[in-house]
Amino acid sequence: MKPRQIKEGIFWMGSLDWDRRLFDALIPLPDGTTYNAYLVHGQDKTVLFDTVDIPLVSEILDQLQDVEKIDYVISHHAEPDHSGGVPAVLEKYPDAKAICTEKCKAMLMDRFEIPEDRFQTVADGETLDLGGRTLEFLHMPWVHWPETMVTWLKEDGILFSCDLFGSHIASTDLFVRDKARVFEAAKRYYAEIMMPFAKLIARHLERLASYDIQLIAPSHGSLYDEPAFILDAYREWISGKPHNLVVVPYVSMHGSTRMMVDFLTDELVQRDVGVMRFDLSEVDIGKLAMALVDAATVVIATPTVLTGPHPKALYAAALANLIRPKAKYASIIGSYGWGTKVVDQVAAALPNLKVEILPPVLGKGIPKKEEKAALSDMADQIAERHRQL
Ligand SMILES: Cc1cc2nc3c(=O)[nH]c(=O)nc-3n(C[C@H](O)[C@H](O)[C@H](O)COP(=O)(O)O)c2cc1C
Repeated sequence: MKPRQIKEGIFWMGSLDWDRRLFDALIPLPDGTTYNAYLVHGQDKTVLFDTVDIPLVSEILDQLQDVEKIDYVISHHAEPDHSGGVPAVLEKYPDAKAICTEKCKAMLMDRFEIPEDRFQTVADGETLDLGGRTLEFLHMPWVHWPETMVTWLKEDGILFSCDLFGSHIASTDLFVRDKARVFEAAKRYYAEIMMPFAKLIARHLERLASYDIQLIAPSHGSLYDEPAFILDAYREWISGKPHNLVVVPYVSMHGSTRMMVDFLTDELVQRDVGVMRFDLSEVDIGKLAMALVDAATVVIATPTVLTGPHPKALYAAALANLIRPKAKYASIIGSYGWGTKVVDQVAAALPNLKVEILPPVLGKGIPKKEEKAALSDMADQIAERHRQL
């Protein structure tokens, strides 16, 4: 794709990766993704913000064909989906410097063996005059690695936000137009990438509140020319109270655990509690992660396999533990045959969750009177707690 003008002297570059279906060998990409780079001309200096992923570097080199001089390539984040083209850009422009944080420099040297003299590191709050355009570098660790920064372009009111506010979506909309679609993609991105660092991001958002942002230009997905759309969404995802919602990741080999899930679902619905269920045998983990942004309670449902939980249930527990949702309550239900250590093993997989564990319900074979009574009791307890949210 050819460069696209955002405004006088400022261009989108980068790649649309329409067919990519997996990120980090883990995260499903139902809508592909983009790697956004940006070219900004000042009267004196020209800068390139970030590049593209390694397999697509030739695209950005094509886009730079007619650009005679680049003074700086700004590397907000060392992850190769943005920094993949930095070595090639430095090679094409032998006088250019890579601007980044100290930590990012070390990571880029480790990953790409870029010589140290090609770097110019910047402190938090440091500025760079391009001639009529001023950049301010804002260190924002953990959005999404410890070395990450964003850049504020003062005169134009543009925040180059790197992964912050990103969305994995390959779209020809330069600016967000289909808000419903972008909301879903940005929430999925938040859930998978940003939620583990929600508390730190809340502080970054406070800092950004003093900037009069006109446009947010992230490294993935369309640009936000109505920044309030994504800023408000982030505030809600981070600080909004948990919803009256139970997320039930479940797996069942022969149907017994599933019968428990069905029964519990009914009991919760009768008490006006929302339920989202995810069959872990064929789950889109992005959808599960999105549900975890909002849920007040997580109930993991698993049969016993070789004394412990089914490996897919353990995987869901590990995932929930990694992304640190704001859920306040959790429990475990499931069926077994003769003996089980499911509860201890699932609970041990959730150390990051600051949750009250409600009494688990395990039963032999299909759920009978006793297990059904216990599941009704669980629904009572959840409904009561959700009323206090
Ligand atoms: C591979 C395999 C291993 C199992 N290991 C255990 C076990 O260690 N302890 C136990 O109590 N039941 C064990 N079971 C029995 C199941 O937990 C039991 O049949 C349960 O009701 C299955 O639930 P489901 O119908 O939801 O799949 C095992 C079953 C299978 C297929």
